[in-house]
Amino acid sequence: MTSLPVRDSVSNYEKISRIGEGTYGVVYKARDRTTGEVVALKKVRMERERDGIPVTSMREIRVLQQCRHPNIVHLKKVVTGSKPDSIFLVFEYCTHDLGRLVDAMPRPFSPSEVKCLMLQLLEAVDFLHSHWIMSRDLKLPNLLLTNGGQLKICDFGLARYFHAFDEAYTPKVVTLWYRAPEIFLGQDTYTEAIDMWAVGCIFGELLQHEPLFPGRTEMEMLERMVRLLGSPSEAIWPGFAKLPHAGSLKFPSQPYNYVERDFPHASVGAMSLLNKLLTYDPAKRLSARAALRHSYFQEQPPPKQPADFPTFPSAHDTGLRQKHQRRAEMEQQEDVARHKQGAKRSRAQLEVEERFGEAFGAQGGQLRGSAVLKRTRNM
Ligand SMILES: Nc1ncnc2c1ncn2[C@@H]1O[C@H](COP(=O)(O)OP(=O)(O)OP(=O)(O)O)[C@@H](O)[C@H]1O
Repeated sequence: MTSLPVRDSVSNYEKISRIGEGTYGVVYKARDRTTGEVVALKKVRMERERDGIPVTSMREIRVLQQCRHPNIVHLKKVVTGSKPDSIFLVFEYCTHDLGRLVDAMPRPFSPSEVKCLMLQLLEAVDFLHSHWIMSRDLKLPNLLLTNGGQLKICDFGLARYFHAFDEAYTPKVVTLWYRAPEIFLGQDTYTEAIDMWAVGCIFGELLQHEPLFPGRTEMEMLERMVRLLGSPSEAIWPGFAKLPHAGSLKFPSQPYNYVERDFPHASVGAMSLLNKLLTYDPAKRLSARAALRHSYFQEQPPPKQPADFPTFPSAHDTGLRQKHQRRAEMEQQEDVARHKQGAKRSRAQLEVEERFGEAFGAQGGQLRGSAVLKRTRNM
C-alpha cells in the first residue's frame, strides 16, 4: 500500500451531488477546492472486503493507469478519505452516461451522430484489444459522453489482460443484455470477441433507441437472439454443437435473419456492420480494427464531428426514469452475483492471472494510442 501514488486527500474535494451508484462504488460529482475543476469521485466499496482494496477496484486502477486514450475515461488520481481504509478514484467528469441519456431522449440519435459515437467506441475498443485488454463490461451505461461530444468508456472493474493462447476465464462477466452467445453456451475460453458482441448490442440500441436484447433470463436472452438473427448451427458456427451447454439448451427453430425487417430505417452499411458484429461464431465476428474499416463509415451521411454534437441537459441531474430504473435494477442483480464470484479470487490469484507488473505501476508504464503492441494471435 505504501506504493500508492496518493498525493491528495478527499477533503480537498467538495462534493456537489451523487451521480451514480454501482455495485463497486458510489460516484459523486465534486469540485477540486484548489483548482476549481469539476471531477467525478468514485468511492471504492470496502465493506465487503477483509483484506484491503477489492479485486475489481485493483483491476480498474491497474488498467486505467496503463491506458491513455481520448475515448477512455481519465483516472486522474487515487486519494484517501478520512478513514485509513477509504479510497476514492478521481476521474475527469463527463456530463452524461449514454444509458441514461438514451433513456431520457425523446428521439434517437441521428444517423451521423450514431456514426460518430460508433467510431469513437471502436477506436477505444481497438486500443484496448491491441493492448491485450478485454473490457468484459461494455454497455450503454458504461459509455460516458462529454458536452464536447466525446465518448469515453468507463468502469474497468471486470477488465483483464488476455493471452494469445486459449485460457479459461470466469463466465460471470458482461451484463446480461450485452453478453455474447458463447458465454451463455458455457465456453470459458472466450476471447476479446465478447466485447465485439457487446459493441453490436450497443450499435443496435443506438439505432433503434431501445435495448436490443432486454432478456430477464439466460434462456430469454438466447430466444431474443434467435428471433432476430436465426438459430445458430454447426454450419454457421463450427464447434457450436460441442459447446458445454449446446446439448441442454433448446433453441427455437428460426431459419431467417430479420435485421433488415427489424431495422427498417438503417442503411445498407449499418445493417451489414450490425450483422458482422452480431455474428454467432466468435472466430468470424468482426474485430474492432476491421469494423473501423467497414463501408458503413464511408457511406453518407459522414460521421458528425464530436465538436458539432448537440448538448443535452445532464441526465445525472434529472430523476431516474422508470425505464432506467428497471435497467439499473436488473444490472444490480447481475453484478451482485458477479461480485460474489469475483470476491472468491484471492489477490495472489489475480497477480498470477494477470502477470502484469506492479499493482499501482508508475506513470511511465502508460500505454498510449501510438504504442500498439504486435499481436501474435493474428499471425
Ligand atoms: N467520470 C465520470 N463522469 C460522470 N459520471 C460518471 C463517471 N464515472 C461514472 N459515472 C457515473 O456513475 C455510474 C456508475 O459508474 P461505474 O460504472 O464506474 O460504477 P460501478 O460501481 O463500477 O458500476 P457497475 O455496477 O455498473 O459496475 C456510471 O454509469 C455513470 O452514470
